[in-house]
Order: sequence, then structure tokens, then C-alpha cells
Amino acid sequence: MVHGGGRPIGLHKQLRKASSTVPDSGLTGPIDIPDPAPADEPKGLRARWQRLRTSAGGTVRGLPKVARLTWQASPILTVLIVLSTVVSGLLPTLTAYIAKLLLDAVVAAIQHRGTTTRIIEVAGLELGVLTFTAISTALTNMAQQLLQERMTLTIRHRVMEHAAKLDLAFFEGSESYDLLRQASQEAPMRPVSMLNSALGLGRTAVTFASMVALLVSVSPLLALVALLAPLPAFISQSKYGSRAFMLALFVSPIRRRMDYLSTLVTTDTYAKETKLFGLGPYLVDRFRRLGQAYYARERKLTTRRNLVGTAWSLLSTAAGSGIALYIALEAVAGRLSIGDLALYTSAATAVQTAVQSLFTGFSGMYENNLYLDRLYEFLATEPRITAPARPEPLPARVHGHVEFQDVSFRYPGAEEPALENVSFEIRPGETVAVVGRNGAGKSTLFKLLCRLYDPTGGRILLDGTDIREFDPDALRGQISAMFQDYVTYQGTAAENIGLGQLADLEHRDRIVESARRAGVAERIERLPKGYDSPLGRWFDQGVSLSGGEWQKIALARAFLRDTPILILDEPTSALDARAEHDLFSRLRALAEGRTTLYISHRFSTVRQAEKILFLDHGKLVEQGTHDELMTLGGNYAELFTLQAAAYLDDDEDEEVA
Ligand SMILES: Nc1ncnc2c1ncn2[C@@H]1O[C@H](COP(=O)(O)OP(=O)(O)OP(=O)(O)O)[C@@H](O)[C@H]1O
Repeated sequence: MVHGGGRPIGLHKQLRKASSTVPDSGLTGPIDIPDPAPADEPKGLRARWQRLRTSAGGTVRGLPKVARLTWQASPILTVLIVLSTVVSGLLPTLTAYIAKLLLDAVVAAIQHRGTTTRIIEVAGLELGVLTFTAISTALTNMAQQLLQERMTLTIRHRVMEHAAKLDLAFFEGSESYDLLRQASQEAPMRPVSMLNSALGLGRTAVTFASMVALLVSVSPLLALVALLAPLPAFISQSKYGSRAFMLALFVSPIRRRMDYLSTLVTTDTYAKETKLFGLGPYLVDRFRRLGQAYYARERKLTTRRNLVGTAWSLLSTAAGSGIALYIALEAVAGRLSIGDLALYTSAATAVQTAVQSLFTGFSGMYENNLYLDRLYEFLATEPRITAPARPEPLPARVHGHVEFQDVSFRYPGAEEPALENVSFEIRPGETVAVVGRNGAGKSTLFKLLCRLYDPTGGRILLDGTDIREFDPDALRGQISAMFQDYVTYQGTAAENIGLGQLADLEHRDRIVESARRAGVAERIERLPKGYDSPLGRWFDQGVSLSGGEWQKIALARAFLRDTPILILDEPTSALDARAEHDLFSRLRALAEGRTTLYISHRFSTVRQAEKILFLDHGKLVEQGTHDELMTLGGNYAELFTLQAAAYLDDDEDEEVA
């Protein structure tokens, strides 16, 4: 994990822990956000100073990384933006100086000491500088906007690229969900913001230094006053900057809940239930109340931050006015020229403005840096399931001999193991049904076989080799799978199937063949544009399919891959009896020569398997053929009889009727 920003590691962790303990799903329960101020916020002056130093140090250390990011996004724009910054930093001082020259020339002309030519020369110079300023401002704006776009694209690209590499465990944890959200939604704007703040800071520093130099030449004391006045405001700004970030961190789970509530009411998939159960007003009200709590927090912080900030910055204003008065009196006394007066007045104003931009710039950088830390933290999250340094090459022909040896598994953060000491062997080409009650660990077994998770104990062998010794991508290339929660892609029918094997995306004949195997070819042909019909409602003219039709499409996607292992998690849960029967008769041909595992709750299909594994509370309690398990008279026999009895009852009822 990367801990940029010089923030103490403990604080980071503590914050995250606190922010993820916001209770409840948001559907019920209290709507409250814990106070974002961490318990250890420094109280004494010394502690504050210490903290300022750490945060300043951290912010400055954050700069090179941002510079690298911007450079990667576009070297030309980066150079352009840096150059224009330096130039535009000098321009105010130059403008002020020319104004002084102009005034002095005018006064001299009035007093018949100077010439009109001199005035024209200075006016020409002024025009030149103003034109240059306009051009340089335009260039800076252009470079900034373009860089913003480029950066956002670069970072989103990196976030996607990285997310694609991460383990399933990362996506299934709620803490990492927040991190992902922050990295993908909040972070892309931050580097440019950070760069802008840094450049603004640089520009201001140039203006500030040149102006202060002018002030020093009048009175070192005044220069000192101008320099010291901003300090209190600076400190208060840095405090509120970090509070704002902490608040954002704390409200992140609340916002997630708000998003969820909003999705429930605005998404087609949920609309049916929301309407039927009359949940609309209830959910809308929850959203409103969460929103209010969220807004109240934001308002408190924003108003405090601005009011307190302004109060402190009044000190700087007072100092500025003092300087102006002093210089005016000096001019009256004849110790300074009118031009000097104008110069110093604008210098004083510029220093004051500069001072304010300095803290806005710095606190902006500080805040951006805190967000960027989350991005770096995300980018530094490494997948645990990776290829070994020297991956074992897969055999030229994988036979599909699968062996679980004493495999145990517990999901990260779970109390109970999902699988416990599971051992079994599947010979190449065998068809195996995995059965058991809900939550018994069946899907988990499949996830482990695909190496979406690694077992916490024991090992899984494919053709005699521990699957951890293969490159996970190569291993997954040997497996076709359809999961319980298969994806319904908002794409054409051909794309929906073709995504199962990217190389075949353009091979229409193979796609048609898979559709036929899954029993959905005829339905697709009846669509308005056949295989090129968009499915789902996101597109214009998209066709809505029924649940079973979608499931057949998902099956076709799995069948497109010609792999030695086929895994189907409840492949017929949405199919009608005829479709299920047809699929299983075809499956025998499809499964020919491939190791096939399927999960099913329908015992009529389970009994056809060559081997049945019965899981109960994560343990493999029975295994064998249908006949063997029936003879055993255990769990399987009990459930089978139960289901068969239900059917028999139905038949009898029908007969009676
Ligand atoms: N991502 C996860 N994180 C934590 N626990 C999980 C996760 N997925 C599943 N579990 C838990 O692991 C256990 C086994 O789940 P699994 O999905 O393997 O059950 P299953 O046998 O496939 O059930 P079903 O028949 O209902 O599909 C369950 O108790 C479940 O709560």
C-alpha cells in the first residue's frame, strides 16, 4: 500500500475504519454521519505546527508524482503550461511597473519636464504587455483545458486497466468498493487540479517575490508585515482542507447508499417490485433524509471554512490598507513620486491577492493530494492471484482431470468457512452434478476451480498439477463457464454470444452453432435483425428477452468456447421443462470428451450425471452415482425423494382432477 502525503499511516487506517463503520444499509435505521473530525486532531500550537509541517511536506512530496502523471498525459502541454505560468507570474509586476512609468511620464509632461513621445512610448509598451498577457492567458487556459481532458482520460484508462487486473475479492469487498469509486470518479480531476494549484502557487510565488522585492526597497518593515499577516489564515485553511477531505471520506458510504436508493427507483430492473410493494415514496423519503444529513454536514463545513477563512484573511487586508496609507502619506510628504505611489499601491494589493491565492493554492493542493493518495493506493493494490514467476506451461492437450485435495476456503472477513476439507476427483470427460442446499458452497467450489479465489487450505489439481502453478489466464482459457448471475450485455445477439470467445466475435458460423446448442438459434432468427438485433433496453430498437431466453444466450456464450472443462452454475434455473430437457439431451453430446460440472437443484437432471457431489455446510458429505446415493439413503436420497414425491403428488392431483 502506498502512503503518500506524509500522513501518518495510523490516521489513514483509522479514518478508513471509521468511515466504513457507518451503519445500516440505508434502507432502514438511523441516518447519521459520524463527526469527520478525527479524535486526535492536534490541539496545541506546537502540534498544529507539526501537523502543518507534515502536511506541507506530504503535499510537496506529492508533486513529483503529479508531474509524472501530467508528463505522461502530454509532455508538450506540460511544458507549455509551466512556461506560461512563469511568464504570467511576472506580468502583474511588469504591468504595475509600466503603470508607474506612464504616470511619471504624464506628471513630467504636465510639469513640462517630459515629452509626449515618452508617453507614447510607454503607452506602446503597455499595449504590448497587455497583448502579451492576453495571449499568454489564452494559451494557459487552452493548455489547462486540454490537459484536463487528457489527464482525465489517462487516469480513467489507468484505473480501468488496473481494475481489470484485480482479483474478484477486491470487487466483492465493500471497503474496496469505496476505494474503486473514489479512484475512478473523484481522482481523475485531481491531478490537473493539483497541477493547477501548484502552478497557481508558482505563479503567485513569482508575483509575490517580485512585488515583495519592490516593497523591501521602500520599507523592509512593511515587507515583513505583508509576509507575516497571512500566516494565521494559512493555518486555518490547511485545517479545513483536511476536514473537507475527511468529510468526503465519511460521506462516501452515505453517498453510495443514496446512489443505491436512487438506482432502486430509477432502474427498469427494480421498477416492478418497487411499484408492486409501493416502495417508491418510502425509498424517495429515505433518499431525501440521507441527502439532508449529507447536506447539513457539507453546509456546516463549507460555511465554517469560508467564514473562518475570511475572518483570518481580514488580517491581511488590514496589513494591505496600512501599507497603502503609509505610502500615500510618504507621497504627500514628497518622499515618493506619484508613479511610486501608484506602483506601491498596486504592489500592496498584488501581495495581498497573492497571499490569498497562496493559501487557496496550497490548501487546494493539500486536499487534492489527499484524494490522489486514494488513487495511488488503488493503483498500488496488487492482485494476489497472479502467475508464478515461472508458470508451469499447460499440457499441449489438457485432459480435464480435476482433483480437490482437502480444500478449505473462507471468504475474506467471513466468520464461517464456505468450504471445509473437501476432497474429490473427477476423471477426464466425466459429467458431475454438484448439489446441496442454498449456501452449501457449490458456487464457491466453481470459483475456486476457475481460480477466482485461492483456497485457504489444501490444493486443487488439474491434470496432476496444482492450478496455482499455471498462469491464471492460461488456466481460465481452459474453462467455459456460465455463472448463476450471468451478464446480460447491452449489445447485439451475436456480440452477447461472441464475447465468450473474443477470437470468434466475427465468426458468425460458430456463433450460430453455439446458439443452436443452447437452443436459442430459432428465437434469435425471429428477431427483427436476427443476430444483429440489439438486446436489452439501453439501445434504440433493443429487444427485451425473457429470463429464460437470456439464460440461453448466456449458455450459448459458454458453449462458444471449445474447452476441456465446462462449468455450469444452475444452467436451467430459468428454463421451461421442455427447454431443460432439450438442453440436457444436447449436453450429453456437448459434454462428450469434456469434464463437465454443473450445479442444479432439479434432481431429474442431477440423476443423469455420472457422479454426484453432495455438499452440506461447506463439507462434501456424499458422493457417488445416483443409484449409489439412493442406496446409501442419506441426504441425497432424502431430498430426491422429497422432490419426486412433490411431482408424484402433482401427478396424482392431476389424475384426480
Ligand atoms: N463474496 C462472498 N463473500 C463472503 N461470503 C460469501 C461470498 N459469496 C458467498 N459467500 C458465503 O459462502 C457460502 C457459500 O456460498 P455459495 O454461493 O458457494 O453457495 P451455493 O451452494 O452456491 O448456494 P446457492 O444454492 O444458494 O446458489 C454462503 O454462506 C455465502 O454466504
